[in-house]
Amino acid sequence: HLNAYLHLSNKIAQNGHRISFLIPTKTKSKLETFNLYPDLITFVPIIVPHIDGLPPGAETTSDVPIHLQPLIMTAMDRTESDIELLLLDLKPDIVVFDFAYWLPKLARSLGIKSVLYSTVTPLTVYYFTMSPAAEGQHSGNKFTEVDPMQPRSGFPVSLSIKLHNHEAREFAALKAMKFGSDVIFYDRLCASLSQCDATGFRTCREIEGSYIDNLGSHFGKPVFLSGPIILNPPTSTLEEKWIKWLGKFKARSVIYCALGTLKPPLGAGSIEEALPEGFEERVQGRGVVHGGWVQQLRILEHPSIGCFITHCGLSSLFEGLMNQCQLVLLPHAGDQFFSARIMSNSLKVGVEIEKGEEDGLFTKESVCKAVRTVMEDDSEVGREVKANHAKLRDLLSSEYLESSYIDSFCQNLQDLVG
Ligand SMILES: C[C@@H]1O[C@H](OP(=O)(O)OP(=O)(O)OC[C@H]2O[C@@H](n3ccc(=O)[nH]c3=O)[C@H](O)[C@@H]2O)[C@H](O)[C@H](O)[C@H]1O
Repeated sequence: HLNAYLHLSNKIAQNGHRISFLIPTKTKSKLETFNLYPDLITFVPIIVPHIDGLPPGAETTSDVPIHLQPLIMTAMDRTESDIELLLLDLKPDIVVFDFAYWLPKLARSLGIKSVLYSTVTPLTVYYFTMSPAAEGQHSGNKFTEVDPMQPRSGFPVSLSIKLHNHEAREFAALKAMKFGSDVIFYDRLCASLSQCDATGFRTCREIEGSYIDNLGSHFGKPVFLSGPIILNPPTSTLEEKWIKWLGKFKARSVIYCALGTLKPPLGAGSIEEALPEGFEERVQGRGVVHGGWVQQLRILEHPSIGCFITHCGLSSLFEGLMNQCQLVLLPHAGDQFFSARIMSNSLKVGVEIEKGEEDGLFTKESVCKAVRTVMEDDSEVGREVKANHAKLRDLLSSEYLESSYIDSFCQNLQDLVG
């Protein structure tokens, strides 16, 4: 979220606006290099209070394993009074936020507009905020195990966007999960949505399709699209060790698999610990596992990379779309399921790894099948995916597309303030 918000801030600053970027104190140093307009974007440090159960000094979800994320939300909620003092001092025209569900009410009390800017596909927010009543549930506010993932009548989402049973179950559980301060995820998001003045999304009509035009009436709020906001590769060149390793392979022959900023597998101190016995020896010279941070933007643009297996985090997806490598999709959670469906079923620019309908498990055979489908020359689907991907890449990389979305996003913000 912080990455996506800083990318947005850079684009808004490019249009001449001044931004105060509220960020936890220690996390500030991790993002400073991505601040392209330090004269317009000011990092404002926020002290995140300690909550029992959190490791000392934990500030963001990247500091904790996934099961402690709700405590990070609780800590964020405890900054409300500090944020109020800051808003009184900074006097912004607009506050852009996402999980701080108390913020729109606070902003309104200070005469400030608020925009809920989502870093996930709008389809996720649509399904996430479908109330049990809207889903035709007769059991009050309880989300059934498998939400009927049919869109509400009159909402033109093609049925190609459908969750598998295990995904719908997980999605229903996530909606009902207490996600900080004893507030369930569903209520947190609905409160933000109902009280903000407008919504914003990091996407474009060319990816989402025509349903996006119906969202405003569904949410009862204006919907501003910022475009995908794809980063230009950083000035740093690819590390020597990766240049050397990738240089051994012929063009478009290497498969790069990365699952975002996810953590090591539960129960393992590192990814290396979780590898099968003798795995690294078996792949010696042909494959490598790296548990740290890599320069993903630089790796994706390397000529040896022929295939990108991604968990479908929106940033990684957009980065994959901007490069020549074929896309194999392995969504893990929440919004990633919807993004994977849009890419595989609607846009047909990638192939999903088949998983068990009920248990969601996948096998090395299903990974291999998806990779062969996109990589083998005689694969009809591979050729179709490659052609669709190339068309979308050309569209997304047009200077006009990006500037038209961000210009209208900034204009919408200005009109909101009046
Ligand atoms: C909203 C939330 O975004 C999350 O995104 P996450 O951070 O997992 O992945 P990306 O969006 O690909 O973002 C990851 C970003 O880190 C970069 N990167 C990652 C690993 C590495 O070694 N090197 C890198 O440069 C990568 O290039 C991308 O820009 C989840 O989807 C979650 O489901 C969603 O709700």
